[in-house]
Amino acid sequence: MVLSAGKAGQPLKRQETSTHAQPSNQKPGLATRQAATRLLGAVIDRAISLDGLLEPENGNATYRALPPADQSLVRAILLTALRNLPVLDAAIDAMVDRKLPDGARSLRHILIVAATQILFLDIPDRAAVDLAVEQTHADPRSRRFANLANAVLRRLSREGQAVLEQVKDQAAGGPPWLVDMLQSHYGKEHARRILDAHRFAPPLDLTVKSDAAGWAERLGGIVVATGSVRLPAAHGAIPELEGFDEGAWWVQDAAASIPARLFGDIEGLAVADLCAAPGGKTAQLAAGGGKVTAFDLSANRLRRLGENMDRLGLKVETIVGDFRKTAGNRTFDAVLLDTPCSSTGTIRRHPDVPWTKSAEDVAKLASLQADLLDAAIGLVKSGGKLVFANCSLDPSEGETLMKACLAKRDDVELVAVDPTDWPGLEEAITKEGFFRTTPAMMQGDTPETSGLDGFFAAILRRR
Ligand SMILES: C[S@@+](CC[C@H](N)C(=O)[O-])C[C@H]1O[C@@H](n2cnc3c(N)ncnc32)[C@H](O)[C@@H]1O
Repeated sequence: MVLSAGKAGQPLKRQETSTHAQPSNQKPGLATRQAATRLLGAVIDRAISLDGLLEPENGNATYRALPPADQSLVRAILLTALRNLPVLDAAIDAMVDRKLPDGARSLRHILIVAATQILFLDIPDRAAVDLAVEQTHADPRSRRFANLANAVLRRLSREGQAVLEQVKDQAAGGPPWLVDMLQSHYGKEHARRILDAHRFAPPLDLTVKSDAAGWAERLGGIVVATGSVRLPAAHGAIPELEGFDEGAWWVQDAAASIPARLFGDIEGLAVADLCAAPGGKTAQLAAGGGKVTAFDLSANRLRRLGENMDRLGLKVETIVGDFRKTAGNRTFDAVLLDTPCSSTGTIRRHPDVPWTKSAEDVAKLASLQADLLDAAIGLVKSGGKLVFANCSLDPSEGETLMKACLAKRDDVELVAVDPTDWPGLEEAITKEGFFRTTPAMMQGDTPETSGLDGFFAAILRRR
């Protein structure tokens, strides 16, 4: 099986070369579509995270039972479907005279999986239609809609490009909690560009230990404004790229590389990375010469951090547990607090987030972050710096929270980020001196080489 550029500009295309054994009484490819449909329903209707469902060891059993090539197809269908859900829903609605009945959730998921293949993936339409109809027959909740499914999908196959044109205004959409938040904080136009960026797989960004220009040339990439090396979204397997084995670089979105850089020179300083795993920022801090202590609640994630540091040849101290308890009375010259968050800045790579998170989740996370920030300030030496960061686009996890902290505490002051230190990223520095990136910034020639994750970061100095 091969995945490459697809129908409607999406970077996924499958040539049907896989010959995996199927039960003799089942159409080839049916189990794959059934798994994709089931997992799509789990994300949309039950808010279950896609990463969890696709997890190799503990993920969904139906998915794990598939051969690797079919797992890749399920993953491609789901990522593409979730990135384009507003358009797919609108395209399906445009094919029916009356709205699909509310009780037909299962049918809708079957139609979305098929429409994804027809409109965005290079899979023969006929196979997509036949398998979807077969699925409706096999599913007691959808069986009575088999003729409807057949008619809708055949028409979509005939009129696909015209339908896409007709519903293209829906492309920059999403669930109301997300769209409302983006529009009210960023304004309609910037929100539309963020939502539009969410439709595309992000490029692969690498943070290099040194010689970014040399590595960009060797790997066929470019150096972007953060100093990261950027490769297009369609790249080879990461461990096979030159420099991986020797630990010359690590994968890290350009925006995620900003917080650790905000400390400036940390050579020889005592540095705490309080929410460290899997360690992208820990690696930057250690490579910059800091004496780093990496804290993390999760022993598993901290183990991964250890493996990452081993590959990169970097040494850090690791401490498992809640840093609010494990740090004791220690203090540090530099403290990085990269908090757990709603991850709304990473929707390009986690397109399930709009459907698995809610405004209530954001509020709970913002409250946890405020608590973590209060505790983290206590670990900074007088005159030392704290960088607070996370990958949320929601101001309640960033700007609002930081302003409330500054208003409440007189033992810290804001160190405003200086836009002249960040050529090419001036638009990401707010009037207050916070860093605020969104996927609509740092535009390149194509969507697949553009954007960066949504991140908030601010620097505080302890008085
Ligand atoms: C956003 S991730 C950190 C990503 C990491 N900084 C990086 O760049 O690779 C948040 C991490 O915080 C950890 N965490 C959450 N609450 C924590 C706490 N109270 N103490 C220590 N770690 C915590 C989670 O286990 C998770 O690994």
